[in-house]
Amino acid sequence: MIVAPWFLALSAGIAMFVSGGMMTGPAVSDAQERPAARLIDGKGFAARMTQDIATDVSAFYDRYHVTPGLAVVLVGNDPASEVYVRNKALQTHRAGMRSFMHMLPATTSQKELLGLIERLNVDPEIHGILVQLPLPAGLDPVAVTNAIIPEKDVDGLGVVNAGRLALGLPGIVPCTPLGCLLLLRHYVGDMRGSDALVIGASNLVGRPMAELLLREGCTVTVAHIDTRDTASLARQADIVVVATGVRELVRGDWIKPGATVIDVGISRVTLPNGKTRLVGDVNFDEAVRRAGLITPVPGGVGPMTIACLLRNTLDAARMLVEGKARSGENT
Ligand SMILES: Nc1nc(=O)c2c([nH]1)NC[C@@H]1CN(c3ccc(C(=O)N[C@@H](CCC(=O)O)C(=O)O)cc3)C=[N+]21
Repeated sequence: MIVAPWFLALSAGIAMFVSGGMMTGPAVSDAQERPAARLIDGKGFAARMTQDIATDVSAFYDRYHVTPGLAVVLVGNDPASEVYVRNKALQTHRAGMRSFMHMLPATTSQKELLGLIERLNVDPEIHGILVQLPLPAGLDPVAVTNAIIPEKDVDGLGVVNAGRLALGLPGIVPCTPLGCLLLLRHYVGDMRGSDALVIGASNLVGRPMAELLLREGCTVTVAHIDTRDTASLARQADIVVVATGVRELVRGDWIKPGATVIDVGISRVTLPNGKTRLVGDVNFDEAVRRAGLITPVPGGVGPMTIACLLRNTLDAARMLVEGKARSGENT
């Protein structure tokens, strides 16, 4: 009984190795093709989430006369980051929240940046603080991230919230892994006992994603830069979450037929005709023929990241304001 699935996985692996050994072209043979996967509509899901958040923001205002405020800090002028930051501001307003942008020059010192965070920490109009990563060289992302008080750490990247996640305690969960989790819960449902592979072990995505999948009852493997054979780990996985920043790293023949593929990567590539296109960490055209469910890029995880940031900001405002109200009652 234990032998059968092993044997099947092994023989499938050999078949793929043989077909992949033809030197050129995609390693997916016709015999293994399936109907194209169902698309996971992150964009639509995020839009519905943002509507729900707007309703909750309005009810929160009616009760406390407070509008949740998010401060976004961008240091330097990376054009891609500027696009994301502007997108965040737009969605924040769409949800009825206030957005406070702080665009600082790349020459900003650590001391100046920490000074700004100190002011945002005590500003009663600010309930969430996000410092866009990566920071320019010379600024310490660990020191900066941990300067944000845990109550306003809506990215969930500081030691308190990361520790809470690792211990299975309630806290603020990083936006991108949270967005992936909500999509998986909606499209897959019960994940208990599933084999999940997370490719990428960053503090921003891979590690917190692994914690969340473990909480869902998955058997979790984390592949990273030193992993010897990520492809064969992927071929066993029911759920693959890819967050490496290496465009189109994951090929079609890495995907177990019917598996769920979540692509966190987003890179802009220039085509021969001079136009640009967004691609993920998964070769979509290949993987869509093998997977059961797959996120597109764009329109998959990206919009969910922003929706979860808004959710985290509203939750932070609730904790700050309701916590304050409670302590007021006690004095
Ligand atoms: N502290 C921190 N927290 C972050 O969450 C964070 C960060 N730093 N640094 C940069 C990355 C990148 N990121 C994205 C957010 C939304 C889209 C997004 O909305 N993407 C759209 C398309 C965007 C486009 O057209 O360029 C989509 O995928 O459909 C993408 C990427 C958050 N990040």
